[in-house]
Amino acid sequence: NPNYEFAGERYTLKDLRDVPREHLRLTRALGQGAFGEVYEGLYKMRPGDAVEMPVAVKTLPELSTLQAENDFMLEALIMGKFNHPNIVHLIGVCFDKHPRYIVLELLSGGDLKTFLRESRPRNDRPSALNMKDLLMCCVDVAKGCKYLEENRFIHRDIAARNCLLTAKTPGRIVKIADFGMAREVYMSDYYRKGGKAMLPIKWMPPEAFLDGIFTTKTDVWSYGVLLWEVMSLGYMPYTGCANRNVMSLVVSGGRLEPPPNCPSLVYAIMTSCWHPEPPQRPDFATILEKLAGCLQDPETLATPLKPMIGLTESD
Ligand SMILES: CN1CCN(c2ccc(C(=O)Nc3n[nH]c4c3C=[N+](C(=O)[C@H](O)c3ccccc3)C4)cc2)CC1
Repeated sequence: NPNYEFAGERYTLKDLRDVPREHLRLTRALGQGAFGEVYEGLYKMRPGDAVEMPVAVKTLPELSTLQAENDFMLEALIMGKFNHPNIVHLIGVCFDKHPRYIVLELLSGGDLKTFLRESRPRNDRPSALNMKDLLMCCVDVAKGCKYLEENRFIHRDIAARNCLLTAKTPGRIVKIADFGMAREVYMSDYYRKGGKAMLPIKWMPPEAFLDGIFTTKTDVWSYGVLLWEVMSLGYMPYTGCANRNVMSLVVSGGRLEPPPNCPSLVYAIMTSCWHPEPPQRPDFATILEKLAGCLQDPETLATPLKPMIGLTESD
């Protein structure tokens, strides 16, 4: 079975807490994960307990390939090693028989991209969010990324779709919650799924999609695109542009335009993340310092949110 190294130590499945299946109750489907359904559930921590802890349960369909089994276990191993408030917490696994479960912290607010799209100002309702709310979301993700950077872990798929919120209401915390692409790199290459179709091209820097070079500066570039996603309230980057056109645009120096009303201080962070030379891109500690600067700038905070006009809903 797979083993894996994190922060200089090697881990195998025996290091993960085993959750007895009979202490778990799946209550409702939350959405379709990369493998199978993700459910909300209740977990009785100690048999005698009256209270049950709400959890999220990722399931692996019974009819899965050996590779999918491996991927699933690897994802659990990866998540099991992290311990940070902005990274979804692994509670344990049920791997004794099918269907296999990964039991995770429940985040009830759904994913960041959906949240942003739902929060766009409508004429009947000025936006429920202000600039501070958006910047706080960006700070949360940057803190999670800084932890990964400190542990020399490359995520490879930082994007709003892969982040979850504890709640939609103020006081919400954003967490990095999907490690599917990071898992890829632990798969043996010849199983790598197909060609470019599987790669999040619009979130990748040139050295990644041209030469397959992934470093922590890859995640910095992707984080810059996540900043753009947040400030545009959940639009698809390079709206309407096909992946191959994005690749040639970016290689020739083209970049995303600032979203409407995006404060210049915030756009400056994005463009610094998109420097053509990876070493010239900031690290996440620097990004957090710059975000703190934005949060202390009255002009930035006072910027009203305005949706992009003229784009269809699908963008
Ligand atoms: C009106 N709205 C409708 C949507 N709704 C939701 C929609 C989805 C969720 C949800 O999936 N929550 C999760 N908590 N923990 C994990 C989750 C997913 N996980 C996974 O690992 C998933 O693979 C994953 C990872 C990243 C992003 C999405 C899915 C771990 C919660 C509320 C709130 C109310």
